[in-house]
Amino acid sequence: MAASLPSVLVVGTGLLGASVGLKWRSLGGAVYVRDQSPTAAAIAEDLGAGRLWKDGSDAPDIVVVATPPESTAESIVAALREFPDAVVTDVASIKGRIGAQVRELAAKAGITADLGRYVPGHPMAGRERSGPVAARAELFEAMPWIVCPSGDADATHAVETLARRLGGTVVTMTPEEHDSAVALVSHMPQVAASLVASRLTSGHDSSLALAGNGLRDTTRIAGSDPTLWVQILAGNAAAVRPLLAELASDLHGVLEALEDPAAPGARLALARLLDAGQAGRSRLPGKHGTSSERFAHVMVLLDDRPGQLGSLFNVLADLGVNVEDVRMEHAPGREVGAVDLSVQTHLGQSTADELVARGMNAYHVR
Ligand SMILES: NC(=O)c1ccc[n+]([C@@H]2O[C@H](COP(=O)([O-])OP(=O)(O)OC[C@H]3O[C@@H](n4cnc5c(N)ncnc54)[C@H](O)[C@@H]3O)[C@@H](O)[C@H]2O)c1
Ligand SMILES: O=C(O)C(=O)C[C@]1(C(=O)O)C=C[C@@H](O)C=C1
Repeated sequence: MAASLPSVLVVGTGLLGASVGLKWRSLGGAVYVRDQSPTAAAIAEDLGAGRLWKDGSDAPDIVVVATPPESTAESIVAALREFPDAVVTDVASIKGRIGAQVRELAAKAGITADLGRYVPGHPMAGRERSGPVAARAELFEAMPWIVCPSGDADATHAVETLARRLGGTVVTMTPEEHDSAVALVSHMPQVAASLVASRLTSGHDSSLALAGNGLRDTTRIAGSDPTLWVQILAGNAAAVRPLLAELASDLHGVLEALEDPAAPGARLALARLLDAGQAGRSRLPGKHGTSSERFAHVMVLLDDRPGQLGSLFNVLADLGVNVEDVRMEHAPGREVGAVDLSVQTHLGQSTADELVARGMNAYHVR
C-alpha cells in the first residue's frame, strides 16, 4: 500500500538513481530527486522518477545516494546532517574506501553517533550506459543487492526492505567481503573487456564487419563510462591488482604455448587454460541461484517478424514447459533470430521434438 511505503530522496539521478526512483514510484512510493546537474534532475523528473527536491519539501524517510564514488561519502555525510531522522544508503560499487571516508568526514562534522543510520548498499545490476535516460524501473529485478549492516538493526532492516521492494535479492556482507567479491565478478571483468575491445581500434573495417556474438558478448561492458570506472578501479585497487596479476600470468602462459604450439606439452598447457575457463564459467549461478549448466538448452530459429516470439511462448505454454531463462541473438545481416531457451534438463529433447512437430526450426543443444 502506497501509504505504508517510506518516502525516498534520490541524490544523483543518473542510471542508478533514476532507476531507483522509477521503480519506487511504480510501487506507489513518494520520491524526491536531486542532482548537482539541474538537467539530470529535470530529465529524471520528466521521466517520472520523482519530484524535484525543493527547500521546504517534507523530509524523506530514506535517502539513496547514487552519485559517482568520488562524491558518495560527501553526499552521505551531508544527508546524515541535513536529515537527522532519515536512514541513508548508497549504491556505490566500492564499499571499504567510501566507509573510511564517511567515518573521517563524520568525525570532522561531529556526527559519529549518527553513523548507524548509514547502511552501505550495492545493487549488482547496471548497464554499460550512464545518465537518467538509460534508467529502467526493472533494472534490479532478481539481481543481488549487497547490504552491509551498520550496527543499527532498524536502519539495516529499512534498507534491506527497500532493496527487496526494488526487486533485488538481499545479500549480507562486510565491506571487505564485498570489495573482494566484486573485484572478481565485476572489476577484473571490466578491465578484461575493455582491453580486448581496445584491440579493435586498430582493426580494419572489413575485419570488424565479421564480428559475431562471441565478441559482442565479451565486450559489452567495454562501452561503460571511463570516468566512473577509473573511480571504481582506483577505489578497489588493493583487491583488483592480485587478480589482474594472475590474469597476466595466465596470458603469459598462452603466449608461451603459442610460441611453439607443436612443442611437447604446449597443446596440453593451452587445453588446461581453456578448460579452466569452462570450469569457471560453469560455476556461475543461473536463475534461483542454481548453476546455469543444470538446465538444458533448446535453440529455436525464428524469422525476424513481429509475433514470432509470442507464438513460440504460446506453444511452450500449451506444452506446459516452464522457461527458466531466455536469450535472443540476431545473425548480423540475416533476417533470422536465434532464441536460446533454458528448460529443465529432462525436458530438453522432448521440448525440441514438440516444437519441430509444430513446424518450428528447433534443436536440443548438447
Ligand atoms: N553503472 C552501473 O552499472 C552501476 C551499477 C551499480 C552501481 N553503480 C554505482 O552507482 C553510482 C552511480 O552510477 P551511475 O551509473 O548511475 O552514474 P551516472 O553518471 O549515470 O549518474 C551519476 C549522477 O550523479 C550526479 N552527481 C555527481 N556528483 C554529484 C553530487 N555531488 N551531488 C549530486 N549529484 C551528483 C551526476 O550529475 C549524475 O547525474 C556509482 O557510485 C556507481 O558506482 C553503478
Ligand atoms: O551489466 C552491466 O552492464 C554492469 O555494468 C553491471 C555491474 C557489473 O559489473 O555486474 C557493473 C558495476 C556495478 O557496480 C554493478 C553491476
